[in-house]
Amino acid sequence: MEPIKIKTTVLTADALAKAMAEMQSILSQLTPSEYKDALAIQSGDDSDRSAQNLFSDPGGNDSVSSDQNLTTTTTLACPSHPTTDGPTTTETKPGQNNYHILPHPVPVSKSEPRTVKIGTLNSIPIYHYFSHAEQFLASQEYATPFGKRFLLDEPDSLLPSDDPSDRVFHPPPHSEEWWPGPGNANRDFRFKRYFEIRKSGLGGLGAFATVDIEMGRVILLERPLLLTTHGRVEDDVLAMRQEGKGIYRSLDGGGEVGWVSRVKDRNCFDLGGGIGFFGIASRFNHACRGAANVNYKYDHHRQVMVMTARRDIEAGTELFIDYGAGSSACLYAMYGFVCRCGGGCRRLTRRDLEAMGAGLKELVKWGLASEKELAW
Ligand SMILES: C[S@@+](CC[C@H](N)C(=O)[O-])C[C@H]1O[C@@H](n2cnc3c(N)ncnc32)[C@H](O)[C@@H]1O
Repeated sequence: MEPIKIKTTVLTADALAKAMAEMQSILSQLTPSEYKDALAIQSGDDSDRSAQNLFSDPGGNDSVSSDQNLTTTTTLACPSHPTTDGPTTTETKPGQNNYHILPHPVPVSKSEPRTVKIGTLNSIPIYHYFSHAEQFLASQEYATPFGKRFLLDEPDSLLPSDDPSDRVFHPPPHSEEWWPGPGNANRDFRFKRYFEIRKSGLGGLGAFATVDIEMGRVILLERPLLLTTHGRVEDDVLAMRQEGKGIYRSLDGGGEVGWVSRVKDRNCFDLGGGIGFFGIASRFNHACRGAANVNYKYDHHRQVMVMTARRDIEAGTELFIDYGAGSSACLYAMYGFVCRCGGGCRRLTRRDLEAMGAGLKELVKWGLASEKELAW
């Protein structure tokens, strides 16, 4: 097979970015079964791969990368395998980009089971590479009485989906029976295979490994309780069904007033283009500067939060994610708490907090002023 030449004058960064964006948008519209169709020729052993092999590179090297890419990977131009159709190079003039998107992904060859052709840009084929993570997710997705779920060994949001047809099969379970949280900590939820939610030394609850977990292991797949935007959150929470609202509210430690925004401030995940709330993922505390031992990534296509072990973790260890604020001052400014993770961040001082407008009550709360001062 002749190597394929790509004219760099044609594939400007802009053209490439535009093509990628368009292809990603097409891919995001594929249903899971279309994904599965595209993978139909995959050789059987891949489907049995364990979670620690998810994040391999396109060359089949199963090392786990630190940024654990769960999204689709689109490759422009030809990898080193034959294609089944058409010319692969063309003379085109810059500025005259011609996209052609195939109605369905076409598997490239049996020897490259994870690569499909999804279209062309100026007659140059554009390929999509399915990572192990995608294959794993596709193979774990099942239609259940609770809607499309991930119900093998992996934990899942225990809520029924908002699809009205689900309720034909099952009345929604009562939240207190089904949900981990204060007052229900001893129930043996499925996620106890890897972790449990219990009291943390940081105050409130946290997630703790119940077994030794190896790096790369998927420890949580969870559908969101609610997907919304900053502007709509109040209306959307109030419009939730009773049990969903109960779980949302259980994320708050406070009183009758202001719980919608308190939960939002403490627990919302920025999913890019919107925010999401999760009953289990929201119980993970934060650690700074690489001290986090769990990675998280939202898979937009399947609408599922995926958490993976960032390193080998011993049973009993608290599981931490990095909330991504960058510093303890930003954490305070964004989420309103003083970080005590012990992961190398600078502990905020009274002066820091005063500079950020904290009142005496707030200083007392963080142990930076005494009750006696407050009495004055
Ligand atoms: C998303 S919740 C995490 C679960 C929470 N601990 C609970 O009981 O539900 C975020 C809240 O947990 C607490 N938290 C998380 N990480 C922390 C840290 N590193 N230091 C101190 N408090 C932390 C803060 O109160 C923060 O507002």
